[in-house]
Amino acid sequence: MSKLFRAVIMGPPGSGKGTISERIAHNFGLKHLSSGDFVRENISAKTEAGVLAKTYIKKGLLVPDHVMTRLLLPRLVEMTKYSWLLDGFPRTLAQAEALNSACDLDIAINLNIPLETLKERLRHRWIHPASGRVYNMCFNPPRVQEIDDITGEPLIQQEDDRPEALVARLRHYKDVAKPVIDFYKAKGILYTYSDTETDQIWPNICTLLSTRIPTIQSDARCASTP
Ligand SMILES: Nc1ccn([C@H]2C[C@H](O)[C@@H](COP(=O)(O)OP(=O)(O)OP(=O)(O)O)O2)c(=O)n1
Ligand SMILES: Nc1nc2c(ncn2[C@@H]2O[C@H](COP(=O)(O)OP(=O)(O)O)[C@@H](O)[C@H]2O)c(=O)[nH]1
Repeated sequence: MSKLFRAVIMGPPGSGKGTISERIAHNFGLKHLSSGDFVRENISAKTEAGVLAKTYIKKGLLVPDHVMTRLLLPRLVEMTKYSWLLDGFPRTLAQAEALNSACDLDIAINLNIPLETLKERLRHRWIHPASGRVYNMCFNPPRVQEIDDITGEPLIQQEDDRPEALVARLRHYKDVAKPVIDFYKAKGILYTYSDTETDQIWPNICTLLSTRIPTIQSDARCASTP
């Protein structure tokens, strides 16, 4: 069996974690594990961790480390046979340390996108709340305006994607992410990408992964479209 591959993807809200994760999952056959989706599933299923998580998210707060870790690490245990990419976790140093004691990561992708670009993207971000599917009215619009392509259900815009909310979210992100970035830098597995366009970043990530995941043929994979 080929070696399993484990990666995390980090970046501020709107940096393209979800978009790039989907492309990586599609092109390299990794499982895309979205911590936000896990949180939402636990909230819907009313698990103990989900009920607790909801009390924080309702107030616009991050879920405390011990709750996030309790929610997430068991899911990784279920994934021992698969290669995966974790999106949205770790957000704090404590989460990075918990993850580090559970498994060895191959790479940490860090997206570094200018504030103005983030604001602009999130202004146009529309979400299908039930599935977490993400659209952008300029970059990847739905076929019918404000309607999910797959289910035909309405799309929504999130309160905290408003530009006023973003500045506070971003400040908070920078504070908590810095030690995580330093942690992965010290381990020698950090890969930072800075640009205003996902389509510019994507070929570089694709090239990196092509050298690190040799079992899958690369060929035409690094084109911009998934
Ligand atoms: N490590 C994590 C991951 C998630 N959450 C919580 C807070 C988020 O509000 C919610 C949903 O997570 P998402 O990653 O889907 O959502 P965001 O909107 O925060 O992230 P982004 O805008 O970066 O996609 O789960 C958390 O507290 N800690
Ligand atoms: N204009 C533009 N929008 C993008 C680009 N990349 C991603 N998006 C959109 O920007 C928003 C944020 O991307 P998303 O992947 O949700 O970022 P995340 O918050 O880091 O997971 C979404 O609406 C995406 O469709 C890009 O290169 N240009």
